[in-house]
Amino acid sequence: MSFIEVQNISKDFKVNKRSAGIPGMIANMFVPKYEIKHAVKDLSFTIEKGEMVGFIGPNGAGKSSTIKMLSGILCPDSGSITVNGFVPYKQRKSYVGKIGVVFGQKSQLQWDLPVIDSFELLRAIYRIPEDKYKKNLERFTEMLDMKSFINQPVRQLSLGQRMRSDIVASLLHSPEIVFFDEPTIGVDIIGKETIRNFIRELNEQDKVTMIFTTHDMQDIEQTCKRIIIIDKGSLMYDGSLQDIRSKYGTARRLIAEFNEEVAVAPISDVVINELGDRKKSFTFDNNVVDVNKLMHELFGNYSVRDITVAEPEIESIIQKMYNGEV
Ligand SMILES: Nc1ncnc2c1ncn2[C@@H]1O[C@H](COP(=O)(O)OP(=O)(O)OP(=O)(O)O)[C@@H](O)[C@H]1O
Repeated sequence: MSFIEVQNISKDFKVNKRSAGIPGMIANMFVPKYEIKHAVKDLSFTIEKGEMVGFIGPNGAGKSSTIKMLSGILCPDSGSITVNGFVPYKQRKSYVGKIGVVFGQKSQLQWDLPVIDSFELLRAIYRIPEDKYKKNLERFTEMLDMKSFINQPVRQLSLGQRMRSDIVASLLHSPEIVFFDEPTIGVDIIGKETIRNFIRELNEQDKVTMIFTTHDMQDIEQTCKRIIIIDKGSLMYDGSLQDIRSKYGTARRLIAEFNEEVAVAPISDVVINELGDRKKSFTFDNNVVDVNKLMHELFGNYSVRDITVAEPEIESIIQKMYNGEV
């Protein structure tokens, strides 16, 4: 049995469908009309202990609904979920101490209190033993460089500081599994790096199982080996990032730096772009152009100082998958 087992879960929402204008509003009061939104449809996957999985999909794909079912906030209409033997939506009380949840759009901290007071409150709620609390607090605040603002009220923090505080809040009780729902949303590039490094280290060092939902592919590339993509509530892809690259990412970009200014003669099936006086990029389809031959041609005919081959951009591959182009 896997650590997380999700079997054929579905979740519908009944949404009030109001006609426009005042007559529509009045008609709706007497004869309300509803439509059914299929947020999650027959979704199945398994995750092993200690895995770090990116859970992605376009807006409205059903990611948050799935995370809510995994964390026990929502109950699936059909299908089943077990996490380390627990049924999240049935055993909420005993389950909640095993998990950590970070919703980037929603803070669990007390707005008017200093960050440390919210942490103390969580210590009491989760009944965290004093030594464990102190150890975790010390370690996580150090890793996330939080000493300078831990005594400030949450409302005075920047978004990045608030997000770091929320992450620590979700980890103080040493959960076995953590759900991150857009933990880097709106955070600047340095803040994102700090959060990604922290998440990666925690997964590697403590073997905490993690599910990471985000729209930022850099988050995924820097933290996850495996991704699950869903669209319209259904599974679209489940596998490694590397497999996606090699299966669908046939576009390659080679960047060459020359020792002098050169005019490179056209090469068939290769798009050449200037990147400066002595730097050019060569874009081609990996299935059409042999990269070794191309390098041979460049080294043989020009004075090349340096060459790098860029990996296919995961972002553009995922975009194509969303658009149904691959
Ligand atoms: N409480 C709700 N009531 C009605 N409809 C809902 C509710 N929650 C989600 N939905 C609908 O279910 C679908 C899936 O929503 P969900 O929030 O799970 O998607 P998501 O993949 O997390 O999207 P995003 O990336 O935009 O956050 C959407 O069509 C959404 O409008």
